[in-house]
Parts: sequence; C-alpha cells; structure tokens
Amino acid sequence: MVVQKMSIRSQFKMPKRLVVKIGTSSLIYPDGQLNLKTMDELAFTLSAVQNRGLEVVLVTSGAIGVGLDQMHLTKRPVEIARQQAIAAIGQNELMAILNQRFASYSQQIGQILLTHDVMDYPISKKNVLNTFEQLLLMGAIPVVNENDSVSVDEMDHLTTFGDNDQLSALVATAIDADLLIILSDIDGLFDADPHTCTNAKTIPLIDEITEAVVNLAGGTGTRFGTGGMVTKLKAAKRVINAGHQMVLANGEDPKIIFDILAGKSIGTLFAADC
Ligand SMILES: Nc1ncnc2c1ncn2[C@@H]1O[C@H](COP(=O)(O)OP(=O)(O)O)[C@@H](O)[C@H]1O
Ligand SMILES: N[C@@H](CCC(=O)OP(=O)(O)O)C(=O)O
Repeated sequence: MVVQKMSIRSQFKMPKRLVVKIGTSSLIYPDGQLNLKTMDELAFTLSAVQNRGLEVVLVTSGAIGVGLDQMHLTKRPVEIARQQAIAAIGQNELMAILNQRFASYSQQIGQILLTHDVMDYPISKKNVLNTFEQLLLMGAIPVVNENDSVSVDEMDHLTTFGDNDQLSALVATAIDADLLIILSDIDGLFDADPHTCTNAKTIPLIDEITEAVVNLAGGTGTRFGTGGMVTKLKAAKRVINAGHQMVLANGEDPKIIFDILAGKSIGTLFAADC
C-alpha cells in the first residue's frame, strides 16, 4: 500500500480567530434526512479547537433543510413566505440539536441571527459586534444564521435571501477573523463543476479572484444548497480583499478542520500573495 504524505502549505497562517461556515449540503443527506453524524463531529471539532485557545464562530445553514424534514416535505416550496415559515420551524430544531451536541462537549453556544445589511447601519453593526466580542470573551461559540423571516430581496435589503456564504465572509471580515473555512459537499474549487464534468480537478491555491476563476463557478449541485460556487467565490473575494485567508473544503467529516489548521494542503486555499 502506498501511503501518501500530505504536503504542508507554506502560505498558510495559523489563525487566532476562526469562522467556520457549513452548508446545507453537508448537514442534510440527499434524501432529506438530517446528517446527525456531521452535526456531532462539527460540535466535537469546534469545541476541541475552542478548548485549545482559538476563538471560534460557526455560521450554519440548514434551517430550511431541517424545517422540510420536520414538516415531512420533500421539496423546497417556491413561495418565499413558505420558505421563511419553514426556516422558522427548522431553525429551532437545528439549534436544539446543535445545543445538545455542543453541551455534550461542555461547550456553550449563543445564537446570532443576522441580515446582510445589519453591517451597513453603524448602530446595529456596533451592537452585533459587541455581542460577538462578549460571547467570545465568555468562551462561547457564536452560532450564526441568516434571519430568514426578515431577509428579502427587495427595496432596502441589499442581498438575496439565502446566501450564508457571503454572510460568513461578512461576519469574518467584520470581526477581523484571520481565517474563514467554508465546508461544503465538494473537496474544493474544481476547474469545472465536478457533478457535471468527471475529469474535473481541485485547485489547491487561488491568490486572486480573476474573471477566469469566476468563470469556473457553477450553481448548486443539490436540492437543498442555494448558492453553489458563485457565492463561495464572492465570499473568497471579500476575505482576500480584507487581507485574510479562506479555505474551501469537504464538510463530510468536520474533523478535517484539524488538518486544515495544521496547514495540510486540503481543499482550496484562497490567499493573496504576500
Ligand atoms: N467549479 C466548481 N467547483 C466545485 N463545485 C462547483 C463548481 N461549480 C459548481 N459547483 C457546485 O457547487 C456545489 C456546492 O455549493 P452548494 O450546493 O450551494 O453547497 P452548500 O450547501 O455547501 O453551500 C457543489 O456540489 C458543485 O455542484
Ligand atoms: N438561511 C438558510 C441558508 C441559506 C444558504 O445560504 O444555504 P447554503 O447554500 O446551504 O449555505 C437556511 O438556514 O436554510
């Protein structure tokens, strides 16, 4: 048997403050069942990382996916109000499961529901940042999702409903996190959509989001995911512009975070050339 030694990234900087975003496609199986294994491993890994002295924030999707399961629905409804109602049901259950899993590792969590435009208003931004700082000071892990029942794509709301990739980048840059890890159902950024192109290969390092890079991105590959690669690249651009790093990796086993933090060459690292 040939054991391949994974190479260590020379560009990777060990973070002090980490944001991890996990997508619906990692939390819900393709048949709509909840992926309790991943949820448990996520709680274990983040608790262990926090326990070793890193400040950790979790941005989690899954409210709609969990809500569909709760309501025994197989399809996401088209009507926005129905999606919002299902998210309201699912968010409760999602937090109940996460709370229980984190509690089993003696890790306190605190829920923060955000809309993308919160950071545009100085007073709401200050209040939100104060909440993050206090939770982190208390050793708690802030658990963030979009406030789905008030997020709509119209008038004074500036972004589309349901984009936690960009929300995670917004949070990461606002709280000055050194690293954003986006966990999805794919191993990284591929040179073509891996679900439609069998020869597609992962790209280990991207130092700039050029037009050519943007052109590699397709939409979501699952019934439950929303943004696909397009929103992940927008997130990467925001993080790179703020002088920080982002890693996109497969969230099937969140213990992969230990290897990412050890600098191993896993997934795609987005980092500007120093
Ligand atoms: N160039 C690409 N490289 C990797 N994945 C891609 C690419 N273009 C499109 N995708 C799709 O993006 C999907 C991940 O996004 P999404 O389904 O929204 O997941 P999540 O729920 O984790 O946000 C992949 O499963 C894949 O089908
Ligand atoms: N706020 C929505 C998530 C929207 C979203 O961005 O989903 P995903 O593409 O799976 O990260 C929910 O919790 O279902």
